[in-house]
Amino acid sequence: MCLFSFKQEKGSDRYLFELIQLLIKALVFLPHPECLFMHIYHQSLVPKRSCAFEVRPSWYHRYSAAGLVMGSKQLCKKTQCCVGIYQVIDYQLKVNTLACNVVKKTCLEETCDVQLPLKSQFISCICRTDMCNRNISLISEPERPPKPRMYAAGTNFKAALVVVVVVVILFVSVFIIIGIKWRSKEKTNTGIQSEAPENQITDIELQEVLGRGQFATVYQGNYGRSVVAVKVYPANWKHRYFKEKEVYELPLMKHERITEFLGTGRKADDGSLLIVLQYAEYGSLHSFLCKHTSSWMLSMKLCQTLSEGLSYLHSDLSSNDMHKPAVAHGDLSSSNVLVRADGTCVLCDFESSTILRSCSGHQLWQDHFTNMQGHPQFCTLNYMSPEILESSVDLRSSSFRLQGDIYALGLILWEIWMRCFDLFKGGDVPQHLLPYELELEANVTLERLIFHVSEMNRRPSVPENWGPALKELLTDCWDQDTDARLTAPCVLGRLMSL
Ligand SMILES: Nc1ncnc2c1ncn2[C@@H]1O[C@H](COP(=O)(O)OP(=O)(O)OP(=O)(O)O)[C@@H](O)[C@H]1O
Repeated sequence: MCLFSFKQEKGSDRYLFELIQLLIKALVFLPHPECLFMHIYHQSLVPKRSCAFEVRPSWYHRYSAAGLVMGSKQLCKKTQCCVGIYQVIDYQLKVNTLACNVVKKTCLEETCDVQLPLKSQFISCICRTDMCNRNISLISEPERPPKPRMYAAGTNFKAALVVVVVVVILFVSVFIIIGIKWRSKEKTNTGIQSEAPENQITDIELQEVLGRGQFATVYQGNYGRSVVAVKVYPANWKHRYFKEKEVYELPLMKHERITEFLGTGRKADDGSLLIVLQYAEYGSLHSFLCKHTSSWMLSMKLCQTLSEGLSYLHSDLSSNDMHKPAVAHGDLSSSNVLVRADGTCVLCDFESSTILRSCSGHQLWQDHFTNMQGHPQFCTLNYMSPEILESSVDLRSSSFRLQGDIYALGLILWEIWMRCFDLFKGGDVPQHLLPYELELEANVTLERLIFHVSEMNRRPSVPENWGPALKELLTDCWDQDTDARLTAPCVLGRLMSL
């Protein structure tokens, strides 16, 4: 358990004093090194950050709330990071937004660097020195400067050197202890040996294809006397397979709103890797909505069971010496929700999920799993939340992942209600469309989504006659401000009260 919360110090030249504080805290936290790690990371040793400020009138309200605006400068309230968003127009970089970062509180890069070649029309950078967002440097990979460490600019050199040496030593020991702790936890809690050789399944019969994803193909199959779904990963996607298997094998993951995991194996002929799952009779929610309209009762059943599933996935629970950490889905969409014969939803496809370990008592999260060797992952384009589209969050950070799931949940609730004939009395129920498909047409691109969702703050349109309760619920799920979004249990509570 973490016992202390360290307050931000606002003085400018107190580094030696803070070093002594840090060492005392290190001693106090020695039994809980993961908490110490998080606190060191979050502790601010620098004065308030100044950032260049230039935003469009429609964005003034959002960004001005992040700090005191003084002409073209902003003194940040809560963050050490400046954000710069630039747009490439006729091969020129034009400023789109310069301000204090509204989402991230800490960041690593000192300067605003963007790597060539540019991959999209909008580029953004987050940096942590005064006015660093005013200039952007386009750099090619080999010239990229070494990553700055934790210490901020403007520091008394001697004190900084001592701090750096001590912090490095602390970090190394903390990492070693964390490594040892987590390894033993993994063994006792999950029993997972992620790269253990798989059993060869020979008595499984694969039949028709149920779905093809980016990495795997899902078949209907027979396993003994049961009809099952079998997710088949080619051997070269084994890291994806292990990722999904790890989530399914977490303690206490068996839940009626999560697709039941029946086992894993390896095909004898070509070595492909198999995950055997409970078969969902209606397939994905997306295909269900394409084929069926539904009554208010059935729509609510779909919405509630989906929210129950997400609420359970996000929960951090312990029971009988077992611990289920919170898990962020990371790719929630109507294709990754399945519908069972009784009209209930179950969650599936945990390849992009993140297992979150918390320091109890604090809202600090840390990725347990090295997510795809540290590469950021992207969820299905239409369901990407504005902060992920804007890259204004560190994709390796975990806290935003839960809020990203809630944004996607709001879009899926909208999809379900758009097929509810009781909500379109006296009119035709529209064809099923993905979120933003109507506004941006079928080929939604990243650039168009950034402009529509992030810049213009637009969301799928909600018919007037739906009434305020539905509209408010959707708005509170897909709010631009991540902190204003509901949690999954709150969404469930609101649905129950409708
Ligand atoms: N248990 C199941 N029962 C019935 N159909 C299923 C089941 N699991 C998956 N499917 C079907 O297969 C499709 C793809 O499944 P899944 O999303 O797990 O694969 P994927 O390769 O991870 O896809 P993605 O590209 O979304 O990552 C689903 O949208 C659904 O139509």
